[in-house]
Amino acid sequence: MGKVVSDLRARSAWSILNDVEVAEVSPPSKPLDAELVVPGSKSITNRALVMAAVAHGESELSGILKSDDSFWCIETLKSLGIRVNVNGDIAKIAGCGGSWPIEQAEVYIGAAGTTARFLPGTLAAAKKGSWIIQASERMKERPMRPLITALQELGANIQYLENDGFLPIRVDGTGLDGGEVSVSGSTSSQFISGLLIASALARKSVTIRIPDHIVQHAYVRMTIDLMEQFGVHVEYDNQLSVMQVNPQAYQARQIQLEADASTAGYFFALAALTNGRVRINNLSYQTKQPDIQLVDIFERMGCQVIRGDGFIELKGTSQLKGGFDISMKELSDQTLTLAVVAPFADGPIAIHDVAHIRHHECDRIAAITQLLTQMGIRVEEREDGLTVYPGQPKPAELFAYDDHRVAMSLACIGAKVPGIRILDPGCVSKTCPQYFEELTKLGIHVTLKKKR
Ligand SMILES: O=C(O)C1=C[C@@H](OP(=O)(O)O)[C@@H](O)[C@H](O)C1
Ligand SMILES: C=C(OP(=O)(O)O)C(=O)O
Repeated sequence: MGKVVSDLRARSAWSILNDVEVAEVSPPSKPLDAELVVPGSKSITNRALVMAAVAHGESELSGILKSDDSFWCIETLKSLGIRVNVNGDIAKIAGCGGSWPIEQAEVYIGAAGTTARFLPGTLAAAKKGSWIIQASERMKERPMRPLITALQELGANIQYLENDGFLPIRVDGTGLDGGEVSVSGSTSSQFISGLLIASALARKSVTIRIPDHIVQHAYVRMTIDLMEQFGVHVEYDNQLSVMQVNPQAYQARQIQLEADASTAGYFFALAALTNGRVRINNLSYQTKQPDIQLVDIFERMGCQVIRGDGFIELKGTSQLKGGFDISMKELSDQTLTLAVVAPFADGPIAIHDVAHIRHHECDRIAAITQLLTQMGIRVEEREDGLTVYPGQPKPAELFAYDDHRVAMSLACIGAKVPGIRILDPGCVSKTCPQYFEELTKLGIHVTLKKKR
């Protein structure tokens, strides 16, 4: 992995800790015993924003996530002429029906993989306009080619402006013809979601074939679900190996968005680690978000889980059980959460099938291997994952790699080990700007030291 420098331009007006150099996290005085609500789902927020933007009529989305990813998505839509009004966590979006009001613009999407993969097809599908999509330094290194090639095969007019296969790109709105495309799902499920969203806007029916496997199927199902909510029907087989979308219009809707199961994962980890209790009062086990399955893993490790009606509660245990191999392919955003809990288990935990997370906000396999090793934990890194051995992490000063999930995971170790110092903790704002405030409310000791 090349040297990572935090890209502060990608932080937004909804980011709050950018003047903080280091967050020191230390264990609570007593085990956690808390009930809380978590903010809206990033994945659902950005899907709903994009679909509402191309819909006919005014949509109202309640419970949106307010973080960098959604901020830049909203700013992008505004730069394209979409009226978006945000009041608290409610967003009203005046949809353009697929004809973007501002026909020439350069937009900046920040570091969001969702916007990067969901927007280009909706622009290419427009009958006129020419737009440039700019992104954060890291997003410019994350793969785009499978999506762009598939869109080009459907008739899209898209050019790479710097490096082939990567953002920034220019998209000319000349419409999508439709037809049949094959796209790999092995690097990112977001390519398929982006294709699906755009397919409804094509002139003719689109058939999408997946020749290999999809990492994180659930996100494609989530896309299909939300398209259905906006009135667009998708045909698909059980394995999601063939999907078909006929030309259809998105219709404005009023939607209550779900809370973010990925964010909830850190709070479950905190309960698991401190032998405490955490109840999330605005999430249900029935969600389609795959990261909810982290509670199943913690249950297997000896925690108790209550899957309630509209809530989920997790109680820790005095000794977490390890000694297993696990595929995290379908909930890979929680790889880091499991990796930071693993040292406290009674046997090694081998995580498999997550090679694709090397293309996320940082090379997450390399990053967590480096960080756990720095804390004195034995880790074996493999191309598709890592094995973490039991051990007592040593206090350390740790760089979060400008990755919200690295920072949030490292803080979980701080709930067990005094003096975990996280450099540039502000990166949590990609999905959870209030994360450290929430930790304080739970009784975890957090000291923020400002930059000089
Ligand atoms: O579609 C989505 O909302 C997401 C899909 C997943 O990405 P990949 O399929 O690229 O791994 C996931 O990791 C990301 O946090 C959100
Ligand atoms: C991979 C992630 O984000 P993105 O939506 O940018 O792909 C993530 O949130 O862990």
